[in-house]
Amino acid sequence: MAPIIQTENISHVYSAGTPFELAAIRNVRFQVEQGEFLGLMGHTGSGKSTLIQHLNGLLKPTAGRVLFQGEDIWSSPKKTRAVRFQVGLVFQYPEYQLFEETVYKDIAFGPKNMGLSDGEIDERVRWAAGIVGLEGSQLERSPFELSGGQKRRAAIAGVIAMRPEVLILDEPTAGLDPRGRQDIIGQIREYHRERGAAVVLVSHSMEEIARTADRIVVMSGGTVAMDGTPREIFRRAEELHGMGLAVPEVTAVMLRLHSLGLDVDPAAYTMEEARASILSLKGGCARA
Ligand SMILES: Nc1ncnc2c1ncn2[C@@H]1O[C@H](COP(=O)(O)OP(=O)(O)OP(=O)(O)O)[C@@H](O)[C@H]1O
Repeated sequence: MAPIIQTENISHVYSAGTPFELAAIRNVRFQVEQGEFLGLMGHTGSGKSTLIQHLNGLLKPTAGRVLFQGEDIWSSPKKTRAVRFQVGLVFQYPEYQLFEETVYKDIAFGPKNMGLSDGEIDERVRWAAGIVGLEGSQLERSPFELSGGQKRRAAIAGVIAMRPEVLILDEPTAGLDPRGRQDIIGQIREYHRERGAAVVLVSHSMEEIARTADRIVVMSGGTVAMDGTPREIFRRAEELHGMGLAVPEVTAVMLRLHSLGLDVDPAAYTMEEARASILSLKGGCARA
């Protein structure tokens, strides 16, 4: 199947021609497959936010092309506008962008811009609120009366109410407690499952990525440094370390056991895999 989004050697230079000129991404070839859950990682300043803003036409590449369903997203204003609805982007700390009087109106903002009927808008607002776990009574409140985690969820609902075919989230769990993080990841997974939509999750947490992603892209210095399945990526622990990234805790333990001479799988990254690998050791035994 052809990728839903593809970048052809894109580069982006900020403040070109000024003393502040900075090449944030260089010759990036990147694709998002139909319906996949992709984890995007990289140290601070590696170019993740710059890259994802190209995927829905918020930034225009200074070189190269971005294709959505095989067509250049900048081929016409109509195409660029359509892509902004088909590729939903949730920024870092999206709650700072809530501005309407009620949560309902905030979630309805995107569907309204799409020109949908009032009935369709209402159905989508209630559906999206349900996915992120907001109750009906909260829809009529001011967004400013919600807790931090609820505001974050309202902001995510505003993007998923547009039912994008690709949902991109820039560190959606930053600053939340473990329970809040787990809730949001669960809700994103539900959207992914229910709509069959592709998800691009930018995260600094290897644990989060290991639990969710089908594929991982690692950025470093404005280019794609690695692209593979979680297993392929976590096998390259030393290189990750060199880029300031860690492997998931489970993998770290398995690597340590492996270095001590135990014949375990050093790239195991889920508890199930680790358990199976340890139990397969000669003489291994399980507690009941
Ligand atoms: N609007 C801008 N103007 C000028 N430089 C920018 C702008 N946005 C980002 N940069 C620079 O581009 C580089 C890449 O930044 P970017 O935000 O894409 O990285 P990132 O991987 O998303 O980082 P983080 O994990 O901290 O969000 C950095 O050096 C950053 O300072």
